[in-house]
Amino acid sequence: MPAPINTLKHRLIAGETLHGIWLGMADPYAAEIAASAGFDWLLIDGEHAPNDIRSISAQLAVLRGGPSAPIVRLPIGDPVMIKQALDIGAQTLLIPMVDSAEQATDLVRATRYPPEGVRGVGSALARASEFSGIADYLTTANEQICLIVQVESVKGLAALDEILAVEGVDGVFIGPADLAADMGLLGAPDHTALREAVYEALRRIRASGRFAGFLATEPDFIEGCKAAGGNFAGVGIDVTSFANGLRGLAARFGG
Ligand SMILES: O=C(O)C(=O)C[C@H](O)[C@@H](O)CO
Repeated sequence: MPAPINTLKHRLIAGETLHGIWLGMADPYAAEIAASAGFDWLLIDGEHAPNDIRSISAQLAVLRGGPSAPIVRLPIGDPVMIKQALDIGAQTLLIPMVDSAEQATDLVRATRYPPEGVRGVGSALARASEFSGIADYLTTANEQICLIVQVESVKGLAALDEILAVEGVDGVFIGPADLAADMGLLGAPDHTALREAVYEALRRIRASGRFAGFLATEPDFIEGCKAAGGNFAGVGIDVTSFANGLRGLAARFGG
């Protein structure tokens, strides 16, 4: 019995446009509610949300086997954190702040068992192997891992072609907020220079044969990113939807 097929990975690589949102509530009940919405994927954010390995594991558990594929974003591209995330059952990882092909190469190796990589072997007690229930997990896991690296700096954009050439990088995500900050456009996702830089990067990523990701909440920016080839389409954030929904009610009915 092999490792679970990562259908999200194969659909994105095939060029399908798949929509999803960020999960920042760091709570399995909120993740379960998000899963009822019908998105193709849900990203459990371990970078900017108060998540830890336990809360990420609990959210993976409630999303398991559901209609929305889970993705885990780690706070940093650390091999130890990658090992833990894969062992609790994540098959698709988003790693922020990747600026070079060397970083990308190290990240690929951290997600693969030897000889392709250096992922530590602990599947005997891991959800990833169904707690040793998947007899062939060790020899079939590598193929089902989906690695998405975030390019979100001027330096990263300059190295984009080299990053795209790294075998094992399945997709590249352009982080508009951090890229804007690094371009001197902090807090200005609607700035023309930022948007053009994002669109150009998305076009280059798709031209390379990888899938291209983005996160935008403004409808015109979402459509612009999709028109540029963005097919790993982040279109919302649970926290801001929740907060803005309550603020709207309070404005209408509040004391
Ligand atoms: O830089 C970005 O944009 C992202 O990586 C997404 C942000 O981290 C997310 O928190 C929305 O601002």
